[in-house]
Amino acid sequence: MLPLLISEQIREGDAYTIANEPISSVNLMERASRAFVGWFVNRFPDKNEPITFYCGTGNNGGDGLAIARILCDHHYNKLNVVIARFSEKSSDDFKANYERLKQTCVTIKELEKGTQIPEDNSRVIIDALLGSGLNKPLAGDYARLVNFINDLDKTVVAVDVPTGFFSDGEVPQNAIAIKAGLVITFQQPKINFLLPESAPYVDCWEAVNIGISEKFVHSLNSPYQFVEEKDIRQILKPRHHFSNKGTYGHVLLIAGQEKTMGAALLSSSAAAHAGAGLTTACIPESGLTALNSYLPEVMAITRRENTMPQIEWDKFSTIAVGPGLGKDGEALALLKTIIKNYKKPLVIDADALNLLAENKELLTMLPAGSILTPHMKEFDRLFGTHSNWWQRLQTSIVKAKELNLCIILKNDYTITATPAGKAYFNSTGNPAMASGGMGDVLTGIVAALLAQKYKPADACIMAVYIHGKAGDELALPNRMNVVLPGKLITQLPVTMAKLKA
Ligand SMILES: NC(=O)C1=CN([C@@H]2O[C@H](COP(=O)(O)OP(=O)(O)OC[C@H]3O[C@@H](n4cnc5c(N)ncnc54)[C@H](OP(=O)(O)O)[C@@H]3O)[C@@H](O)[C@H]2O)[C@H](O)CC1
Ligand SMILES: [K+]
Repeated sequence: MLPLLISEQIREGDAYTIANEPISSVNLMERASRAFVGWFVNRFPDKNEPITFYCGTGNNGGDGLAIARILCDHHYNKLNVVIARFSEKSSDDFKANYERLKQTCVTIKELEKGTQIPEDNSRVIIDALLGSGLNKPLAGDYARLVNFINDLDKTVVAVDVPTGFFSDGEVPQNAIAIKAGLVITFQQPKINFLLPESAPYVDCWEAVNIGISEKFVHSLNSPYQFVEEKDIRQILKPRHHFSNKGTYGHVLLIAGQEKTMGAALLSSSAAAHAGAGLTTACIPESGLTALNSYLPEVMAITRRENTMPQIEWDKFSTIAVGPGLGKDGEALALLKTIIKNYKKPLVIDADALNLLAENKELLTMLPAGSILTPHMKEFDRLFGTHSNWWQRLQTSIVKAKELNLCIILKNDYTITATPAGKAYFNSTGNPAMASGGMGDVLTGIVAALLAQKYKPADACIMAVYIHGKAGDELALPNRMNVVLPGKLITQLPVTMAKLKA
């Protein structure tokens, strides 16, 4: 896992690396700037393209000056630097890089407080005004310059963080900040890049390694973690010779109503494709023909009106409840019966989450290690309204701990909060997956992995990753606009096999 740090810890990581590698601070800046350039030259190979750098006088600005010099060494020949002298202070590494840049043929302009901003005819803009040192919203000259740059409507590449955008903590609504087409960020994505508030400011980001001490970063034991493919490869177990369907557990999905049988079919199919040894669906009687024809692999327990279905609780390794279940009195009675009789972790999704939201006392009665899979609206119904995602992130951590549950908060970079107080950000998935029924598929995968004896937190992290990865494998190479849930399900065995290879 890649630990994600808040800005204060990023500064500590810098200081530790400088003192213990050891490396001088200006050489760390040089390393960061070279890492930036390494990525930049691949994306912007045209050396005749006019590029303007807007640099502040702190270390973000120092990076900007170093990057301009290094690009000049690479024979980029239309480089202009504008230094925003809005503060009396300038950092030592800014000063050192200013002296170095003066030795090159890069044009340097100084922009004083309150003066007119010069015309800009560049094609590409590098934003190195402010980075992770931002400590208040932009105002005055900074705000004026940032609005000017945004109005130019050019391709903007931000160094480390778009100027004015807070790397962590609550992002003020309608904040004035650079709208970057690309952010080349140092060492780790900043936590707020992974939350929806970043959408207007960060079109895409790339994290480049600048050699901050990994030992130190891990010692901070950050609650925020970024899940990468290597982490999933480590957890995923191979299927062995001489194993049989009993080895891989029995999933029971309690889902569907007459008009929402699709949800039951999708979640059951996903469970079977994600490797559950046996899958049973508890569905309304009217859905039996659909189940038998669509999924001959899946067994059925049928539900009749006003009758509680007969369930042999001990037979099932895990139970998932909710997709298409409805929220009527019968659904509530069924949910209560499940909670009363079943003592292993449950997976709770969709309508079952809304029933929990309306009957909050049930939340504290769920078996330890149970998994909730809310999207934003379901999350707020359960835990109260939130005005931003940073708050939601904090609540997910607090509630997962307090209730001894895992919470999968669905979004781009879906967050899994665990009872151990961690929040894992997923790194797979794409907008082609934004389609009805995708959540039902995820529920089926989570249940299948629980049945295969993965610990609840691992089952969540893996399921979310595999779900997104299957979507990426379908959508990205084929440039698909939409990936339908049924298609994604058939990709699951392929994706899982690749991850085990
Ligand atoms: N490990 C790394 O990631 C490395 C990062 N590097 C680069 O360093 C910056 C962070 O540099 P820093 O000097 O700490 O901060 P900034 O350049 O972002 O800001 C400079 C000063 O600006 C002031 N400030 C903050 N907010 C505002 C504002 N809204 N308006 C005006 N001025 C503001 C603040 O100073 P004060 O004294 O006024 O509080 C900032 O200190 C990081 O982003 C990377 O680009 C290193 O190069 C290598 C390692
Ligand atoms: K910046």
